[in-house]
Amino acid sequence: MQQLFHNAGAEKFIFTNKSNEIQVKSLSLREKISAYYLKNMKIALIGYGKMGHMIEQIALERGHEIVSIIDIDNRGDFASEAFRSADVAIEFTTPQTAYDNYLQAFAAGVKVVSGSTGWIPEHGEEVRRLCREEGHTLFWSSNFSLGVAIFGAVNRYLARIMSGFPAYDVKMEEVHHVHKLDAPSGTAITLAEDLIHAIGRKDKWVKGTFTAPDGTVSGTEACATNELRIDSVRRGEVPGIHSVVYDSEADSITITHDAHNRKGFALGAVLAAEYTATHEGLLTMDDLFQF
Ligand SMILES: NC(=O)C1=CN([C@@H]2O[C@H](COP(=O)(O)OP(=O)(O)OC[C@H]3O[C@@H](n4cnc5c(N)ncnc54)[C@H](OP(=O)(O)O)[C@@H]3O)[C@@H](O)[C@H]2O)C=CC1
Ligand SMILES: O=C(O)C1=N[C@H](C(=O)O)C[C@H](O)C1
Repeated sequence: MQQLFHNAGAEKFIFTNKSNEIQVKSLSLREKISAYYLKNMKIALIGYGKMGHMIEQIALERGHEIVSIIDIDNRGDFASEAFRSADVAIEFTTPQTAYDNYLQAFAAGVKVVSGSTGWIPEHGEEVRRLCREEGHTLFWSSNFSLGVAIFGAVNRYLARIMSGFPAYDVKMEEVHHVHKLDAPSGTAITLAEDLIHAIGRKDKWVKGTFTAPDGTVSGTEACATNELRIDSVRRGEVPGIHSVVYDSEADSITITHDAHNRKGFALGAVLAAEYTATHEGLLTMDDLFQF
């Protein structure tokens, strides 16, 4: 359960929560981000693919130093002096490799920020235990972008309203590039869990249809009334589109977040690293942005 990572009561900045309404404090987002800007941090990268490269660029622009880059070919470097000197390691690899990377970084005494998706069903409980009982630090989010943090708040707010209108059924769709290994996306699962929490008539999410890069559709549109269906589409180089659709006989209401590129994910991950350098335990986007 990704809800497992929600962390109530942590220190907040940027947004505040009053009477379930979204409120932005008077200080501008730029000023608040600057307030958390730690200069000259030593960052290790674990995974040097699409996200690893984008994070490197943004970390350097923000004045940090990349002290170690671990990819699939040099995993022995977890024991190196350079890796151990990192204030934080930023991990973006695969659903299969993320957990082992956390263990290796923890063993080296390095805090981790990770955006890898798809590993929680198998290892979520143990990772929570390692952070809560053994003093390790992991900041994890299925999506590091500010836009998705805002979208998540709108999703929760809309779900509370729609809870009172059973004439509307609800389903979700996520669209991603053809290289993506997991479906549904981690972001879709987080949005679905939030929605289920707020709306009485749905109690679990299920995989719906899967549209492959060649247009072949598998899976099913059929689901029980208590199930929230998530359809997945793999197409071209789409960075990530998430939609929540409420549909009645009379009309439909759709909310969509459409990432134009990976910059928002990468900036959020570097901000999370700046935060993580001075904080401990299991950290989430709720620690950066609160609505
Ligand atoms: N939370 C968020 O905001 C976001 C999360 N993601 C998630 O991040 C993950 C990575 O995404 P992305 O960068 O696009 O994927 P890529 O496939 O582009 O990059 C993954 C990299 O990890 C490397 N790798 C594979 N196994 C290991 C290992 N055991 N140790 C170290 N490196 C390894 C791969 O090497 P090789 O290519 O040689 O196999 C590759 O270079 C995915 O799970 C994705 O869902 C993505 C975007 C945003
Ligand atoms: O694999 C990706 O690319 C992405 N993965 C994350 C997810 O699974 O939600 C975040 C973003 O949508 C891009």
